[in-house]
Amino acid sequence: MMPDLVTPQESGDENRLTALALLAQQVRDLVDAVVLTDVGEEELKAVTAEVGALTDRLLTARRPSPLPHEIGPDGRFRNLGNAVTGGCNPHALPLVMDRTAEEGSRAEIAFRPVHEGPPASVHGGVSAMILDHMLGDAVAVSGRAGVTGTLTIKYRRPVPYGEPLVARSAVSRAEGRKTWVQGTIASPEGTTLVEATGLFITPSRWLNGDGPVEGSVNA
Ligand SMILES: CCCCCCCC/C=C\CCCCCCCC(=O)SCCNC(=O)CCNC(=O)[C@H](O)C(C)(C)COP(=O)(O)OP(=O)(O)OC[C@H]1O[C@@H](n2cnc3c(N)ncnc32)[C@H](O)[C@@H]1OP(=O)(O)O
Repeated sequence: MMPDLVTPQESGDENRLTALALLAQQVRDLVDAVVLTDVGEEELKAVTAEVGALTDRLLTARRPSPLPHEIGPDGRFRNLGNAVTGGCNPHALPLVMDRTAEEGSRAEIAFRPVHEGPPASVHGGVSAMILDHMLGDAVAVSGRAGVTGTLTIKYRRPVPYGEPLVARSAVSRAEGRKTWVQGTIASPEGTTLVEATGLFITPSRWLNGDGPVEGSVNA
């Protein structure tokens, strides 16, 4: 059911990708600093000008789209541009997945102040995004492929940032093009903070190899 993980368009030189991942991490630090800074107006204006100049430098050579789904040099699937797991995407935490065919997917998470929604806790949409990805990953690990059809989230406790948490997901049932999957975000001691259930569907357009990105396992 899962399309072959053929590289449609390679990310390019590995040393350059390492440098890009370091830049992405630096930008995450910059974003955190923006959220927490308390410097004065003149300093804010000066920093804004410097950051604008850096943006211009990066855009002197621009890709048409983020880094692709591909098989890395270690033989493993990767998507360095992904919004949740992409090491080269500053928006990503990034989430690092630990996968087994038997137990599904697991990831250790540390949210940051940049993810704040209600005071001192993580935005519910951010938790939902993480769980959407966790559920989709478990679908892929089970050897199937799909996009989110429905995602139901139950927020049981506020999710803190700045503390280690654990996300898990596993397939509960599969039938035809449909895969039902569930997941949680919990404290390391096992207290469930957020629960998710989802229905993932293999798009009919993927069945004849006509996916949005040839060879990808997800949209
Ligand atoms: C150790 C092994 C290691 C393995 C390596 C692992 C690698 C891991 C890699 C990567 C993990 C990545 C994880 C990513 C996670 C992120 C996921 C997202 O965020 S996905 C973006 C958001 N979702 C969309 O954008 C969908 C948009 N919607 C669509 O594309 C279509 O509507 C779609 C595909 C959902 C359905 O379209 P149709 O044409 O294919 O299917 P039709 O024929 O309409 O429906 C088929 C059946 O499904 C039901 N259905 C359709 N849509 C439904 C819906 N939204 N909810 C419920 N049921 C729905 C229908 O009622 C029908 O059911 P009846 O067969 O009659 O029983």
